Amino acid sequence: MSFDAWLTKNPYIENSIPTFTREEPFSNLLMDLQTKGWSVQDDFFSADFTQALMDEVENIQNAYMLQAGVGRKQDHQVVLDARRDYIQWIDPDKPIKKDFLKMMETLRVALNRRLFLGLFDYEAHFARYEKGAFYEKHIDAFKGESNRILSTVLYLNESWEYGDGGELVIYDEHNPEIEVGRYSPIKGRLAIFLSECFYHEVLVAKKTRHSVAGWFRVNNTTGKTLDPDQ
Ligand SMILES: O=C(O)CCC(=O)C(=O)O
Ligand SMILES: [Fe+2]
Repeated sequence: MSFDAWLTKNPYIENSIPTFTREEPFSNLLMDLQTKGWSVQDDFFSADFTQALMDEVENIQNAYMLQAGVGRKQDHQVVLDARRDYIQWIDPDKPIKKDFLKMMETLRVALNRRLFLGLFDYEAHFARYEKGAFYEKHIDAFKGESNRILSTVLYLNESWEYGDGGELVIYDEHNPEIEVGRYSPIKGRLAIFLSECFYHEVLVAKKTRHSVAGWFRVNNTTGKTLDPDQ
């Protein structure tokens, strides 16, 4: 199925908000992933769709979010020196969240067809960086230790000026001292990169910054041991 076909079909959109606008960002994304392992695309989703996600996250109070930690379930710690964002995992309990997960599911299938990545599922959370928050240089997955394959970050911020900080900085795959890209978290921008390969960081935000961070994963379930999620 071509991208156009699933774009026009949109069989399961609960909000009836058109989700994708054009094919170009998708082909660029594929090309980038094939050639360099990361990609940043603007207007990947329609403006209305992105706005609906923003409306959702903006209305969650900090008290209903988690202070994000470092590490997974067993060794989950809130390390405030490393990161200072609030998160809320996305469950399909509201139409816009359901639609987001379904669109990412569609993207998962398309990526598997085109790039043979064997992606099994997707997990994602809203993130809020209040003024002064950051996420120090890190990698989302260590080789062989995690099932996270492809990281995604969708930015939701309407007006983000130069000087507002909060940029995503991506470092070179082979030399993590070298910066290869720096991107403001502007509405509709989607960053995708191979989770095991790219160190990245979020510079100090000078005002509240919203995003949806997510991970396409492979299934590492063996025998009776269920792979832990989130
Ligand atoms: O928000 C971003 O730009 C990146 C967030 C991030 O690196 C993460 O949540 O692991
Ligand atoms: Fe990250």
